[in-house]
Amino acid sequence: MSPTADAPRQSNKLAAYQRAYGYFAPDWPWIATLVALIGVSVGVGLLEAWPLAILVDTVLTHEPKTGWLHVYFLALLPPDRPGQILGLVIIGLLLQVIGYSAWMARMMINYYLNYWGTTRVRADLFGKLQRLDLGYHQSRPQGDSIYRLTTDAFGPWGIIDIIIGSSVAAVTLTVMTAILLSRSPPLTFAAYSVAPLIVWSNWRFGLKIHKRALESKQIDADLTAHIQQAMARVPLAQAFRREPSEFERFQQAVLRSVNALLRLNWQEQLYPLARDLILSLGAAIILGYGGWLVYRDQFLAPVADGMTVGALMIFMDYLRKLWDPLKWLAEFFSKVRTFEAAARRVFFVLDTPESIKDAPDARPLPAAPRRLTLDHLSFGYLPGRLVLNDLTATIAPGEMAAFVGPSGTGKSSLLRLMLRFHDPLEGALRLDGVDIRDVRLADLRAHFAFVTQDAFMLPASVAENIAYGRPAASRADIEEAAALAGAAEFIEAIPDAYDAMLSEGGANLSGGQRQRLAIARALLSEAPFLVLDEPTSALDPQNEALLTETLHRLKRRRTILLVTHRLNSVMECDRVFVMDAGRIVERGTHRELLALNGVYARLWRQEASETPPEPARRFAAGAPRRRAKKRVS
Ligand SMILES: Nc1ncnc2c1ncn2[C@@H]1O[C@H](COP(=O)(O)OP(=O)(O)OP(=O)(O)O)[C@@H](O)[C@H]1O
Repeated sequence: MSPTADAPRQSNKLAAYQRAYGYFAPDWPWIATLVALIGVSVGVGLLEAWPLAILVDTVLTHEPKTGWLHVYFLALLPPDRPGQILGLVIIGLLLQVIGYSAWMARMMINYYLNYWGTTRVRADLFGKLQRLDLGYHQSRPQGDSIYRLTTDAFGPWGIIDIIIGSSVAAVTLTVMTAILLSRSPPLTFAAYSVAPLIVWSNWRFGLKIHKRALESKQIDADLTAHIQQAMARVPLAQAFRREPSEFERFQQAVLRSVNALLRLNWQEQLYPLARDLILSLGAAIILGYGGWLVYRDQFLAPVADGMTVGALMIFMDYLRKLWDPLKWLAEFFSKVRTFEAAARRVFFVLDTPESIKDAPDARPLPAAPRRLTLDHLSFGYLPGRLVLNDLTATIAPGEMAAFVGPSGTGKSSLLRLMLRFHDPLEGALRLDGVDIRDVRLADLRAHFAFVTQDAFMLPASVAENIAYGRPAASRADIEEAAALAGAAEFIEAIPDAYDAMLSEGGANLSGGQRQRLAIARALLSEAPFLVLDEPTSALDPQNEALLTETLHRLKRRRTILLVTHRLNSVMECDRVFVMDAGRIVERGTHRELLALNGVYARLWRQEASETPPEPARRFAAGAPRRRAKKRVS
């Protein structure tokens, strides 16, 4: 997903900023405290230079100054000079302590606001990503979502932080400017003589940095996705000796990221360089001009209210402090744009319409055995290419039905429609006559226990993996489900048995073991429909027979929907639907279909001829032997 592709749903700037603030609004008392503390910091900053200036201009001189701040400070001090010196030292120290304390408190509140607000952003984003349909997730790399969750989620706080910082900078700048003007208007105007240059550099670099930041963000997201995919296919690369080309692709992805970062860093370095050069020029002007004013008013042609050394000290200190707010304001656009871009990537996902969700008047439908109907069902992933074409079928509660047929004919897609991972283009799927789109999504999905082809495993214990769909299940129920799925024997043989930890994706199990755990997980669930997509593809003949036997035992207690290439596991099914090119071309029992002598009979003969001889028949007498592995399409 490129950032430009995110553009169509972007709203205006103000709305984006308001939305960003919404995540931090619950913590408004902390925001108010933060602003108050910033006020304290600014005040302390303004007063910091005064003890020294008063020491020079009022205490250590025969002609004390009479300005209101001088008078105010002196009122706090004892009348004798040593006492005044000590008093000024203590005031200076106190100002430092207050300044540092306020700074520390500000930082902690800043972290607090950032982390909690960003947690809210992430919670929203994660929830949304969980609700978005398979179509969304399949249309972009996983790394993209990971990047939005881990990095872009900080965008909203970035915006608020920059706005608070820049507002404070604006206030500070105003107060300082007023004080500087009261000291010496010509010197203050000299300070601002470089302002047009600052505005220009801000405009020039702000745009460039924004562009480069977007580019780099996207390339980084691509890199994350690339690494994730490359790690997933390490065994494939090793098996086909493609490590060098994988490495080459990785290097190219890293190179793209490095180049994009360097382009960004170059602009980021050029910008402060230009800005500091401009401000240094301003400082040089002020230093020369201010020095000359002191020389003129104190030595060349002394005047009572002229520039003093103490005033120049304050001027120089303020001038140094003036740079910071100027920098904040100068960087405002470039920084806020970067955070805005990140926040918009988050908002883009949050605004993505959920195509699969509860209808406004969705009705509850408690999980119970129900009649499943395919009512002239058509579906396709791409426009103009139907994967399922006008399917019509009815499966009664407690029946065991199978969908068989060549690879790529849409069997798995049909199962995905039952759980509403996608919605049909035409026709409907019905439970007891109710269109499943009119049923609450959670209720609908509670009807189905799904065993997918990839038998997904969590990095958790064996027992937790089996109980994923029913976390409160007792150990006895878990063990019973494992026994029914033919998994008990291998589980008990591994150290720690049901408490053994599985590695990521169940990599420390064989494919068949993973499949049996996935079946146990489905069996443990109380869903009235058991939906199995190629459940025996990784099982040995013994476990295949065991599973088939288990399914037959569950018949009548649950409705079983089976997608398989193994025709010997559908022999006892009440109904077998034979699919070809997205259509149901034959239907009936195993015997009826053999008698038809059509597609099913051909597949049956083909399976029998491909099966290597084995000494004994397994579960079903007369069944052809299984093939060693699932057909490769
Ligand atoms: N996410 C997707 N986007 C686009 N096309 C898809 C997608 N998933 C599947 N298809 C296509 O839909 C068709 C049916 O796929 P499906 O997985 O449903 O077939 P199947 O009969 O279950 O195959 P198999 O027996 O090999 O598992 C195939 O042509 C496949 O390429």
